[in-house]
Amino acid sequence: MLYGNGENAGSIVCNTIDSINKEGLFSPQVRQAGEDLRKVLNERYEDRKNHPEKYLGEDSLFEEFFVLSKGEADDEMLQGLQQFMLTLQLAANGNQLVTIRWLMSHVYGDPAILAGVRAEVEELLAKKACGIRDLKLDDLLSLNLTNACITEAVRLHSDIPSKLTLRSAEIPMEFGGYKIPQGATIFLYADAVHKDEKYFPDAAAFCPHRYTDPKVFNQKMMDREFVTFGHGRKRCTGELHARSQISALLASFVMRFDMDLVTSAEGNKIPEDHDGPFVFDTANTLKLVNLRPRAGDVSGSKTAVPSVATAALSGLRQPPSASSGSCPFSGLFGSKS
Ligand code: HEM
Repeated sequence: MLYGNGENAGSIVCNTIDSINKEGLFSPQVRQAGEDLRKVLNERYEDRKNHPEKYLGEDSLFEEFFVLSKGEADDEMLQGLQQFMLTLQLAANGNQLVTIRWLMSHVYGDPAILAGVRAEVEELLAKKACGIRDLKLDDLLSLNLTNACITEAVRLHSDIPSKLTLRSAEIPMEFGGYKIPQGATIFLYADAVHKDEKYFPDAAAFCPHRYTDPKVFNQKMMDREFVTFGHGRKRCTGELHARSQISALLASFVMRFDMDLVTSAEGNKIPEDHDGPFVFDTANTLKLVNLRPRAGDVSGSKTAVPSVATAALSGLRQPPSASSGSCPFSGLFGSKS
């Protein structure tokens, strides 16, 4: 595994490129989905040309494209649209669904983290005197622990940002003593920093407290110690969308339900992520079973904060000890996963 100083990064990158060369970047299913999408988009474009009245005033990305291209898009432009739509689908589904599965497993797999998230949501709902559905974007983003859990799930497990971010050098460059010729493909291997012990002590541990202080979160992001949603010009345009949806989903579940985590690993541990070529199905080794109403939740929403939750939340308000070199909350948060 890569946990260390990134010394394996070179071989991982080479393995990934080998695998892409042999298998192609995408699985046959993704390629088929791309082809299907292309067919549908082309048919819809033709239909817009033949029956513009059907779409008049439609507030959609497709209509915007149709108007901008004046109904005269050539094959290359249509291919661009198809690729953009496919990227959007992959970004939204590939990243978001995988993140949700890991996130829910980590949260439900650790009673102290679950208690902390519950306490945080309960505190916010009590403060706003409202239900989850009434929460606004800013409210959801103010759930520090919940959002830290999202960041941590992406840092440890996401496929696209961590394992496959490519760029093409538009001009010849020099970086760190290496000459990069124009046109070279550059692999930005985010896992090399995301799994580096220097920046993430006990890097394999799911430790959301790393980011619960917004100042620390922002500094680490500015220093590019994590690039979970990318950085700069190509940064994820869907981050706030993703964070608000995922926070609302997690908040709704933790307030209402208990579940049990079942994994395929010994001791029912959450398996460490894999290095190298991306495989979309690693999250499939995790299952949440025995969905049932939350214990002690009579009303289904507002309950007294359980004592373990209070402890977890007050622990979160204390600055993590920087000295130990390992997750300072590992005791409070229970078993590491
Ligand atoms: C947990 C969920 C998500 C994660 C971890 C994530 C991560 C990322 C990352 C790291 C990038 C930058 C890739 C690069 O530098 O090449 C990116 C780009 C992008 N993301 Fe997300 N994303 C998520 C959800 C979403 C959602 C829900 C949407 C849309 C609704 C979305 C739309 C996009 C788009 C359109 C880009 C390309 C931006 C560009 O090329 O300028 N993402 N995402």
